[in-house]
Amino acid sequence: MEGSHAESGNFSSGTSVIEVSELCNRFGTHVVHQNLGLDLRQGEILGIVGGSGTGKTVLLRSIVGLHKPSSGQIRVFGQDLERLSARKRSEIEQRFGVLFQGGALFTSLNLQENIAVPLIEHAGLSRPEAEELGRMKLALTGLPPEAALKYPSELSGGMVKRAGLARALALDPEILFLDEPTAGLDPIGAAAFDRLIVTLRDALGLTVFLVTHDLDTLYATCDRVAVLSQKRVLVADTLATVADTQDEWIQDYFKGPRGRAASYAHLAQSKQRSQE
Ligand SMILES: Nc1ncnc2c1ncn2[C@@H]1O[C@H](COP(=O)(O)OP(=O)(O)OP(=O)(O)O)[C@@H](O)[C@H]1O
Repeated sequence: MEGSHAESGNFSSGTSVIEVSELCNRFGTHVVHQNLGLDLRQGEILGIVGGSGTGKTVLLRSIVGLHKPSSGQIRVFGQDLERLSARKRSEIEQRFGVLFQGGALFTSLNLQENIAVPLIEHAGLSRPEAEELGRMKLALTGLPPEAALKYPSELSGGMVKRAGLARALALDPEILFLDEPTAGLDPIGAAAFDRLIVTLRDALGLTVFLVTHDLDTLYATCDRVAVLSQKRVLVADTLATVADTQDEWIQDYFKGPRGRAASYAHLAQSKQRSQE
């Protein structure tokens, strides 16, 4: 199989910025994670895949501090989140940018106001400064200047995603968490968004934790892929290695019709790039 984006030369330095070990999450008697281990390496784009309900979003929420795990350890930038004071934890969480499914924008605020909110709250900027910076973040995600004064209801799905991304980038995060960023986008919009993620990672030196079902996104963006199955991370490696792992879900996912189509499309694009 043709290699992933990793083999184009954009790979991480190897230092772990997040280390999850023996993570357990249960809701009543429903065990979602049991002794889950995973690391996120500086500079990489790590894709998180798995069947519906395997706990991808719960894992993301556990790391960013929106869900308290039942047990286990999460170290971020070498620090155990559980042992930190609320103030230190909040400092670390400000080094995260999160794009939730649906964009999670305030519907009553226009885009520049939406992005100004975290800048006023956490960076202490005045409203005009925050809105000015908001317009710059919107431009960074490829939105035209006139989008700044639009309300979320006036935007296409792709523009909402870009605006959500601009807000996630408001505080210049080091780690970007994306929960199904291309869900609901048409294939052209999704491909453009994939390119944007890679461009931003390269330009801003971000590390990206990317939950997705989208095989094309995996091929276009990810250095490594982690598969959630059987309540844990079954394998976390390059796409080529993961796709060859002997596991029923993995084989259905990567070698089924959609997986093969994504792989062939990636192969064709790689060939075209090498001829240019
Ligand atoms: N607050 C909660 N209370 C009870 N159960 C929950 C809660 N949050 C998540 N769950 C359950 O945990 C499991 C994992 O949910 P999660 O949303 O992380 O799955 P996922 O892998 O992201 O799924 P999908 O791919 O469908 O988005 C699901 O069975 C879900 O119902």
